Amino acid sequence: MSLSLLIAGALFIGFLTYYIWIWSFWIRKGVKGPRGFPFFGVILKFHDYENPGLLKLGEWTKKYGSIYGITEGVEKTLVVSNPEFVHEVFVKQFDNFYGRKTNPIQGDPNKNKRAHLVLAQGHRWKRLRTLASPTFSNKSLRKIMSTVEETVVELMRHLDEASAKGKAVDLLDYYQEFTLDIIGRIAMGQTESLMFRNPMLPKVKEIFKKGGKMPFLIAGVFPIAGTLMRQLFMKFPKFSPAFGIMNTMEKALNKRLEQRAADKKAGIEPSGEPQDFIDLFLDARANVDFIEEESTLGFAKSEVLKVDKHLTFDEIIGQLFVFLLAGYDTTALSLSYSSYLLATHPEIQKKLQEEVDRECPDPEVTFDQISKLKYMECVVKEALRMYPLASLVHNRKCMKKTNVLGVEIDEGTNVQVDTWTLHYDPKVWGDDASEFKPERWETGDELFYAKGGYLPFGMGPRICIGMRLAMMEEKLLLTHILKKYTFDTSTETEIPLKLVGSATIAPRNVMLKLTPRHSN
Ligand code: HEM
Repeated sequence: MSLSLLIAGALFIGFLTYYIWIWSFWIRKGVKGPRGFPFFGVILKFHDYENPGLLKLGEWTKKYGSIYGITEGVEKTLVVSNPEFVHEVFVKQFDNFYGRKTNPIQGDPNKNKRAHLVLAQGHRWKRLRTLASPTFSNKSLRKIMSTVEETVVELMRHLDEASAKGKAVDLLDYYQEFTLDIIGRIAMGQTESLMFRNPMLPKVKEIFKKGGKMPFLIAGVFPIAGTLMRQLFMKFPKFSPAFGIMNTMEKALNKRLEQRAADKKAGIEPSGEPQDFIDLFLDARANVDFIEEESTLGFAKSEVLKVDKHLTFDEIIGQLFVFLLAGYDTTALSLSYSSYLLATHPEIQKKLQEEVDRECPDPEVTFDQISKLKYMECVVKEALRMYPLASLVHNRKCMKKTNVLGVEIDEGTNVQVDTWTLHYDPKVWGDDASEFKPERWETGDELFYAKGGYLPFGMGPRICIGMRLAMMEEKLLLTHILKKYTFDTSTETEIPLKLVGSATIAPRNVMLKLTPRHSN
């Protein structure tokens, strides 16, 4: 036998052993759970668009209990649906769980120059979060409100046209146009509405649809292939919708820099007020292209006392990209679920319309008025309990070996919450957990739910940064719609909704009729 054959044989055996070692991780630990197949574990289940894997977790929870182990390609994950456990990981032991589960195609969180808030960890995350937080403060939201209002008016024009035909429309389509338009205007320097003619929409949709997940699947099983694909997509962004969008962001950023340079040359003073997120981030621009030392520092609370307030050029691109993705799909889905639940619960819709009529009697709706819509807040919260659409990101990576409520967790292991089970757990919510009951939020028991039992926006220091913006968009749009129309089901409405998806859980469609209200 030649030497090269021997080497090839040894490499092959090493390769097999590595994958079987990972796949058998939980078997060796004596932790039960579905095993799937060597190499893959159960990863294929998470890429079945028609039968979302995140819902599959619930079936496994019924079989294996509130803590069990799975492998997904080379990742080892503990799936949990016990509220105390979730609270311990997301809040109390944040210092041990400050990273998220990542995929090699996203690059190394410590080395990727375009690391964004969702991907970054440790010091880099802290810096990015500190810089981005003021953007979502109440003061900033008040400023953004007029742009959101303009976008609402534009969407209402389209909805009026659609409702005049008297037919059911797929509201999901309308809400996606709406949320993309808002994020384009407040974050990317888009100066006018691009509703129903936005060239970005097909690209963004593709990321959340079936095709967009294939590179993630391959990279999840073979990390080296992920790194290679990443390099390829960076060179040829047109082959990947995500990298294509990043390329668009880079162009927008360069355009703004050119405009700033031209203004300076012409002696035009900057207005002082950032026009959008691009301006805001450029004002905090670092004079280096990578802040190297962060990746090697520890992340205990005591070590993060001083946070640098700068962003590199590539990091700005990363942030714009993630705001676009995180802000568009989630908010449109949340609006869709709320509308569907209102249409199928007319008595709740009537109560909400009464609140809207009482608190917002004028054609124009103000920031202070929407803050008073308490019942609407209950409706949206309850819809998000029943449809925790972003549960894929309800995970943390263990960064330092630790013990959580008696369970030993090794560094590198992920903890994924089975949120769909948790949000319907009768022990947390009572025997009426499967009912749409916004009133449950009126009782002041929220603190109890907050202790690990309710996490549509996540929990702890990494809770969704755009939560209040999303709430504002939703409340403003629903107010305008409900002042004028009533959501009604039609023969085309899928009841119950058929749920699909992989990155987020989406209804296949939300076909509803908008019936004009007689009182208006
Ligand atoms: C209803 C709408 C939304 C839902 C349900 C949602 C849900 C989530 C969830 C579950 C997380 C993970 C939190 C965790 O790990 O604890 C998250 C993180 C994040 N969201 Fe949202 N989100 C929404 C809207 C938005 C909007 C409008 C934006 C921005 C424009 C946004 C930007 C982000 C970012 C940047 C993160 C990462 C935060 C970090 O790691 O520090 N989200 N979101």
